[in-house]
This record gives sequence, C-alpha cells and structure tokens, in this order.
Amino acid sequence: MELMSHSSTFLLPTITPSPTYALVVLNQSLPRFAPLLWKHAQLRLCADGGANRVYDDMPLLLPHENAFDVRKRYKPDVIKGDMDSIRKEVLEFYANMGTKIIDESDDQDTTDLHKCVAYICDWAPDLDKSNLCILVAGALGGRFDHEIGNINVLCRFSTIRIILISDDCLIHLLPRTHRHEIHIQPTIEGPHCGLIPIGMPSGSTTTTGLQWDLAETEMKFGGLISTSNIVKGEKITVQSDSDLLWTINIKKL
Ligand SMILES: Nc1ncnc2c1ncn2[C@@H]1O[C@H](COP(=O)(O)OP(=O)(O)OP(=O)(O)O)[C@@H](O)[C@H]1O
Ligand SMILES: Cc1ncc(C[n+]2csc(CCO)c2C)c(N)n1
Repeated sequence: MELMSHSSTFLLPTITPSPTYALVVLNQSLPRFAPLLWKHAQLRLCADGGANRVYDDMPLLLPHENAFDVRKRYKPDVIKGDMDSIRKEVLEFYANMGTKIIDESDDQDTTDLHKCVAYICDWAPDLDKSNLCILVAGALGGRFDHEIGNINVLCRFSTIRIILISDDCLIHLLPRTHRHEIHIQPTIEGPHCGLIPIGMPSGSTTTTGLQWDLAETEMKFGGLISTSNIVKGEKITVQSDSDLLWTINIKKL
C-alpha cells in the first residue's frame, strides 16, 4: 500500500519544497493567518459571501496599512457560487479589478465550496493531483449544517487533498487507499487530535505516535471514536480499512 505524507507547512512563513496550493475563502471570519495562506496559494477563490470577508476582514488583519491598498493587493482570482450572499459593492469592486465572476445560481444542490473545489480540479487538469493541496479558510465554527456540508466535500472529493481550516483547528481526510504519515509542526499545531471514521464504521485502524494508539481497533459512531487524543511525537502513522478524518488543534499565538 502506497504511503501518503501530510504536513501543515502552509502555516509556516516559508515552504520548501512547496506543493501547489489553492485557497478557498468561505463566508466566515478570516483566520488570523489568512494573509499567510494567501501568500502560499497560486490560485485564490472566494466562495460567494467569502468575498465579503476578504473585503471586510483583510484590512482588519493588516491594521497598519491603508484599507484600499490592502483590498487591491488581496484580489481573488475567482468568485464562484450561487451569489446570494456577496454584497453588490463587493462584487462590483472585484469585477472592476478583473476577478473572474462565476454565477452558478441555477445549481441549488451543491454548496459554494463544492463549486469552488470543482473549479480548482478543472483549472489544473494536467497537474499531478498528489501535488495539489486545497486550503479552505473559515470552514469550521458557526453553522453546523455548513460545517457538515464542508466535511462532506472532503468525502465527495476524496482523491484530492483538501484541508479545512479555522483559527482553532484543521481537518483533512485520510483515504483508506493509502497508509499515512503525519508530520507534526510542534510550534504551530497539537497536541490535541482526533481520528474519526466518516460515512461508515472502521473495522480496523492501527496508529503509532499517539497517547491512545489504536491497534487493529474498530471505530464507529455509537461506539468508540478517537477524540481528545494527544500527539506524542513528531510523526504519527495511521492505517485503516476505511476513510478517516484527521483533526488537530492549531496553537494560539
Ligand atoms: N457558519 C459557517 N460555518 C462554516 N462554513 C460556512 C459558514 N457560512 C458559510 N460557510 C461556507 O461558505 C460558503 C459560502 O457561504 P455563503 O453564506 O455564501 O453560502 P450560502 O449558500 O449563501 O449559504 P445559505 O444560503 O445556506 O445561508 C458555504 O458554501 C459554506 O461552505
Ligand atoms: C435534499 C436537499 N437539501 C437541501 C438542499 C438545499 N441546498 C443544498 S446546497 C444549496 C446551495 C447553497 O449555496 C442548497 C440551497 C437541496 N438542494 N437538497
């Protein structure tokens, strides 16, 4: 079984070697490290009302700079969604700056995040998808239906690396098709973590590097799931017969 490595290097100021990052900003308060994620990304999208957050919050995160200058510098490449949340003045501002606006109000069956991930996959058809990583800012906290909808996007695009990020934690999927090595960045993440079966029970999961390691252990909702676990070292390994969510806390400043 092939190895898949994971590392939250996008939370560090410089990354070498760097995967191709795309950033999706959702309609939630921007995480404090949004400017850093923006810098790392080669493609920046706003999901509908996410554009309001870039417009309103980026200047607040950079209070020593002129708000207009900040807005010009943090110009999304694409705004995509059903366009029921973006404010008119925000849409006009970015449209005039050359942002591509994609109105998919006809599709009321997929979320704005889903629409953005589909765009990114089409944007780089020839790119080796193992080298693409989609960072989703503002994905957690707030409305539970949105949070679950965002997690469902991880499941619908299970072959794409997608990381849901808030100020407090990150979540990504560990597909059952691979064994996993998670390299912890101890200055920025941990020690609290969780491994959660999603969609179906896991008959057998084995880990190393956790305070409460699993040894061919069954996990299911209604039975055991691994929450409030603790990372012990800088390398965690995971192997499972079903897809799992990995979550770890992001340290406060
Ligand atoms: N409170 C929240 N928590 C988590 N994600 C959110 C939250 N609010 C919005 N999002 C994410 O941002 C995206 C864009 O948000 P927006 O408010 O524009 O969506 P929407 O489709 O208009 O939502 P709705 O019509 O259900 O209020 C959503 O698709 C969702 O992924
Ligand atoms: C069974 C079912 N439940 C909810 C919706 C509503 N919905 C889901 S995604 C979306 C777009 C949000 O931007 C909307 C309105 C639906 N279509 N089908």
